[in-house]
Amino acid sequence: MIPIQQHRDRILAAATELPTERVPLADALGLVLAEQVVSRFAVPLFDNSAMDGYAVRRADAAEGARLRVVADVPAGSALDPALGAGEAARIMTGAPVPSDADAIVPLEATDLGTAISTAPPEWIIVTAEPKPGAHIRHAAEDSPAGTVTVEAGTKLGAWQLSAIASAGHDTVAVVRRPRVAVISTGSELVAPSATPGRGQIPESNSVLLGAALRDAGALVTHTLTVPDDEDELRRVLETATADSDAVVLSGGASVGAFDVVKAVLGPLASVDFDAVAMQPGKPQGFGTAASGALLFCLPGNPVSVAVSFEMFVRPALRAMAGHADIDRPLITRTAGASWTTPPNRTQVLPVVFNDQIAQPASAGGSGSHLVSSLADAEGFAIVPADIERVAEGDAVTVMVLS
Ligand SMILES: Nc1nc2c(c(=O)[nH]1)N[C@H]1C(S)=C(S)[C@@H](COP(=O)(O)OP(=O)(O)OC[C@H]3O[C@@H](n4cnc5c(N)ncnc54)[C@H](O)[C@@H]3O)O[C@H]1N2
Ligand code: MOO
Repeated sequence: MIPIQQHRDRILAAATELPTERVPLADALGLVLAEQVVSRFAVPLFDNSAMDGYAVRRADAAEGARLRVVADVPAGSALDPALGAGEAARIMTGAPVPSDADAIVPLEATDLGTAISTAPPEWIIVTAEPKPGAHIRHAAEDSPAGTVTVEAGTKLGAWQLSAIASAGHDTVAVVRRPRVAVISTGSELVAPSATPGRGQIPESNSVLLGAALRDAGALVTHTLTVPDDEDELRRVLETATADSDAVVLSGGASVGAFDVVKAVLGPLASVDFDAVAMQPGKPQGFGTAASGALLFCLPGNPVSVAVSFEMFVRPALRAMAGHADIDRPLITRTAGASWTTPPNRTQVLPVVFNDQIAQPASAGGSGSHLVSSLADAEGFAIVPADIERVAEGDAVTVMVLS
């Protein structure tokens, strides 16, 4: 058996960052920015009103002053009306402040209040004198043109994307989203909606992997299920590797008579199969196809797939997508129950936890077939290989999965 770290190091050495591409902002969520974004514009772009009200010459706008309304400036208007002594322009939030005005009197600070009509009134009386510059949002007060809006290497979320749009860009250069194919192997697998005959089970690994891949920011290129037939697997692999950066296979990785993945890929010099010292998820294969696509060969048991994905596949895909943080957060909790662990293998156990304790998600404990326990799990307890039993009250490390 090889340690988890050895298998992970081998994978991460091969998981090199993907090339960059330019994409519309709508397609960039979650991707890593590949170049500095510099704003084309000042933010705000021009002096504009922060309130619905009246643009005034402050010297004329003492409390009780009666001002003649000579213009109307809605948002989006290019008007710059001249304001003479005792004159005001009605103005809406976001509209450009007339060059002659130096303060905004909000609707509430006039005799007419907020009872607004389509046409501006002829006269208003100021009921509260504005301070100098009141309610004017000045050009460039957030950032001048030419400012770095978002640094290269940043993961793009909703806030970064909106800042980039405000800076005048509708596309961004990003590290390409990994393209990943999923292949489930096993002659026992039928569609979840089918009525399984004797020996058959619903196929669930591709559902788990497809969702986990999308959640990790990957694009799923193919979702294929093949029986335990070597020729068919070879054909499917050709399709899957042709246009993918990685292929994640499940099942057939062990020593059984019909373990097709090992039979087809095992002989290749570019793929290694090993027993990794973890439970579940012991039989693992990893390597590269002739196309350069990474090949992850995971054991078929559903909990093994979930664990293998988190320990090996997800970190690799995050590295390929240019993320600096490739791992899930780890926290420490107190064991809320006692449980046994396998000898000489790191245990990765689905758990539920709160702010104090963690305990197994399944009453059945640690079995790689306990797929229903995954529905409740909030994390994986990671128990080192040299610990034989976790006693209630022990400190445990938990990988947080949400
Ligand atoms: N003689 C030995 N037998 C086994 C060993 C061993 O060391 N010696 N290791 C065991 C361990 S540990 C694991 S894990 C499994 C891994 O086996 P495979 O990777 O070959 O997986 P399969 O046999 O194909 O499937 C295992 C299990 O999972 C079910 N399965 C498979 N695919 C799916 C799917 N897409 N959806 C739902 N369920 C799936 C499958 O029906 C089996 O029950 O080997 C042990 N054996
Ligand atoms: O490694 Mo297997 O995944 O223990 O069940």
